Amino acid sequence: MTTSLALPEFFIGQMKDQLGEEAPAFLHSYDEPRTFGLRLNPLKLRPGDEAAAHIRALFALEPVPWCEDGYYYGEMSRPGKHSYHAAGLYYIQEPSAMSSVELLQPQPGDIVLDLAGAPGGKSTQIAGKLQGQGLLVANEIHPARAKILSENIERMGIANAIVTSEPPDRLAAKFPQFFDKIMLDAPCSGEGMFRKDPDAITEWSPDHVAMCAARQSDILNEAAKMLKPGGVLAYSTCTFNREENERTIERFVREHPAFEVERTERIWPHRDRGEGHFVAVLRCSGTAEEPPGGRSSRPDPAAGARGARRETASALRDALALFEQFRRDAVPELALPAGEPLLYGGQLYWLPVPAGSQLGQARLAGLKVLRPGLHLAEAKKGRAEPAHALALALPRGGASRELRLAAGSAEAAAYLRGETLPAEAGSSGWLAVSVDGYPLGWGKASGGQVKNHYPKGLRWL
Ligand SMILES: C[S@@+](CC[C@H](N)C(=O)[O-])C[C@H]1O[C@@H](n2cnc3c(N)ncnc32)[C@H](O)[C@@H]1O
Repeated sequence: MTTSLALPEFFIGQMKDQLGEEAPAFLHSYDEPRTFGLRLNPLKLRPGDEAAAHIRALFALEPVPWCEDGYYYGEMSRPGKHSYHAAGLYYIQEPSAMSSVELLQPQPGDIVLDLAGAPGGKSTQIAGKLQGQGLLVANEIHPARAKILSENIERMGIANAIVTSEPPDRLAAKFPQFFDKIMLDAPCSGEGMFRKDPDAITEWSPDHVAMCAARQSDILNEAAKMLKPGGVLAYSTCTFNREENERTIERFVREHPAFEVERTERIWPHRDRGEGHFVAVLRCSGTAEEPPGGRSSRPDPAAGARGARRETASALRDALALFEQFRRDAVPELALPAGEPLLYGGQLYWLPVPAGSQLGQARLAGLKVLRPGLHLAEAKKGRAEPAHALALALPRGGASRELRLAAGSAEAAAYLRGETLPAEAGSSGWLAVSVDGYPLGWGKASGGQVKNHYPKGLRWL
């Protein structure tokens, strides 16, 4: 039983023990090509939309059986290089990784935490299911990865999400029994990624597996503190190892009697079309965990979010007035979720505050918040400059003025490279630059040209 990948002997022995007579088929799967997948964004596309049909045909998509918006694509079709990707019409995600959110079943209105969120596959899938109602807190401990998570939240046009970068214990101190649903896609030894990322093989060892299992238990303990009684927690990994999957869950349930396992699922590369995934769905019955500091622990209403300067009430009023001028002119139909405005260092955000959620600015005090809701605008020099996130959160045709480019056109590529484009005769002011009506970002027309406001850090090379 050999494969073209140099798999560790100990790993091969472990899989033979675990799979018995299925082991040869499993090991043979390492010689098969890996799978590629994408998920259409239900915040921007309905299945019957012309653009959805066009994308299905363009990339020869085939449905992923366990995810209603998920599709396989062929490696050569390269959907990540298409302007529809920049418009947030889909998210590229390994197909088996689409399974856990389907099992968590977030519903519109739920208050949901994605505790280990980067680069954003599960977070963006959860937000698609919330349909703009309720709240997503998308967290990622590593700052550089949190930035990527935040960019993906923006690209997919998500208006009701907060992006934080905190270790689980610090988050648990702020959000005791706060969430209806929690996704924990845990850091793991990544055995299911060997085919996709052969470098993961070199990091693998039995000691690494044991370290991952201990860390998973620690993170699960913190997740438990944040779930409401009656809430649901989905735990997932991309590893096959029983230590990190069934045994981690068994230990957790032994130590947390309020939790029971509703179901577990596995995706195997020799049985299914995917790289491999484990999911356990746990429900917290009864009284759940005692929150840290007792049930009376309340956020300090005087404090502000860390790393950002809270502005005075008058600065907020001024920024809102400037934004209101922009809104009336450029995006008169703009619909925002229930929430409140926030101003940090001249940046105006809309903090989503679903009814009854007890979320407010004070709850975020002391946390490292990359994105406290939808970024609306920057107030500067007596005007509001619209935020990139606002363009991506607009519905198709949601701006009063638009420079509509054809998907796949040279003009769309030029815009994404940051180039100036010709304006229609007589047009002036802020306009949404779109592909087939789906906003890519902002431009500002004057003197026959559209000045490019596509963010420098996102530009195509
Ligand atoms: C499997 S990845 C998450 C993938 C993500 N859910 C998605 O679908 O795109 C696990 C994440 O856990 C993060 N992580 C590592 N150590 C952690 C810890 N001690 N607590 C919380 N998260 C951690 C990693 O940085 C990584 O981004």
